[in-house]
Amino acid sequence: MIEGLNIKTLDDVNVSNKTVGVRVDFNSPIDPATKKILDDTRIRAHAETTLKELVEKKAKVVVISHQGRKGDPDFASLSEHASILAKFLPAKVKFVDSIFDEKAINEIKGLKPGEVLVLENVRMWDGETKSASPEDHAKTPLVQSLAPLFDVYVVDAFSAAHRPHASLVGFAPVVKHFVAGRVMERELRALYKVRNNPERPCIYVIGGAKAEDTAEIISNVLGNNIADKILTGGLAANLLLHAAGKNIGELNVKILEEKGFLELEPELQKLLKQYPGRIVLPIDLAVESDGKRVDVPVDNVPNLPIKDIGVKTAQEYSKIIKESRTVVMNGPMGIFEDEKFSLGTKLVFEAMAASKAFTLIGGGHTIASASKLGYLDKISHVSTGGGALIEYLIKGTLPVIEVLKQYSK
Ligand SMILES: Nc1ncnc2c1ncn2[C@@H]1O[C@H](COP(=O)(O)OP(=O)(O)OP(=O)(O)O)[C@@H](O)[C@H]1O
Ligand SMILES: O=C(O)[C@H](O)COP(=O)(O)O
Repeated sequence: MIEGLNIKTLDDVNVSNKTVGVRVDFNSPIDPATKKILDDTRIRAHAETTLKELVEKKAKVVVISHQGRKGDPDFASLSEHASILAKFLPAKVKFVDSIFDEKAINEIKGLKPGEVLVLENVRMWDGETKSASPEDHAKTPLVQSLAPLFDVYVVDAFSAAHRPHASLVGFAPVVKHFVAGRVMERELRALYKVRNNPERPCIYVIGGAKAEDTAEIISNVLGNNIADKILTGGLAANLLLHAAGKNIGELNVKILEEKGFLELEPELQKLLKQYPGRIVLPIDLAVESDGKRVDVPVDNVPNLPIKDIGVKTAQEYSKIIKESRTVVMNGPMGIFEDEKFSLGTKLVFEAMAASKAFTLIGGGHTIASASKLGYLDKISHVSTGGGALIEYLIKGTLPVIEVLKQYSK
């Protein structure tokens, strides 16, 4: 049981010799040219925890996941995922190229205790991606065909928990046991603490390239008094600086305009006024000039691309982070992929590693930057969530969490 949320976990059910449906999130980056999986972190995360435990407890395990969306270049079969999974599990792993037809049903019925069957990408069935209530999804052919075969349904896909899709919520009303898996459990324990009862000072660090969520994050996190301060980098910082009336150079304004971020400025101006001193903006920035890094004060930014927070800013952020007790970070401080502009992100990670704080990071690029700069194993909790994590930080819950709370049994 996850305290506070009253959600049942694998500790609350007997899975031995039982047929267990497990909704994981194997959705991974895929090379558009070769169609090969580029990073197997998510597959490994489920394999080494929930799936390994189910195999060891001699469950008959049926794995359900999506990969991409129809029409997108990363929409693909799960056959390669199944082969990768087999490398991480001490079990026979089979794959079937269907989801709930007779072939899939026969494969499920033929499973022996300790064996694993991966079903085809559940989004190959069009009904999967509709957002609906558990009760409505329970009437779909997916749930009607598979639910009678499952003794237990485990939801482990935290990183897809912002999607109230059929395979995520539809089994809840109709199976005997509906519980959270170990990946979901670990995420919920870490996030619940950070969102509801963080040790203070609690600092949020936001950066990266997706400034569309910036206003909503700031207004929720400061409005609900979750964070004491928000440190900013990446495009979010450029946008806030421009909203605050700073001249960041025409070229940088154009980037914000092209992404549609300038529309957020009135809201950001309101927030800057409402929370003085709590939204921390860079005092200097790094621009690229003739292929070199040049640090400039925010009052004197030339018309050159901003690619990182400046060193003085990074030092100031480090000081604040080292004195904090909780740090949540989403989005690198600069274009870390280029070594010259990875310094801001590196100094932030260094301070997180040196602090006594509980540190949490999430987002594909944020994790990639921590890994590239050598700090991944120094972070207290690395979330598997991208969109799900951001929505959780904003709202404090997710559709699938609500269904788990309601139907945990
Ligand atoms: N000043 C900047 N200008 C342009 N791009 C930037 C800047 N600072 C950081 N970035 C880019 O932001 C990207 C990461 O941001 P993003 O918001 O996608 O992070 P994330 O949430 O961790 O990733 P994901 O979307 O994969 O979950 C990096 O590729 C980095 O180069
Ligand atoms: O990677 C993710 O964020 C999840 O797997 C959800 O995928 P989606 O955004 O395609 O629904």
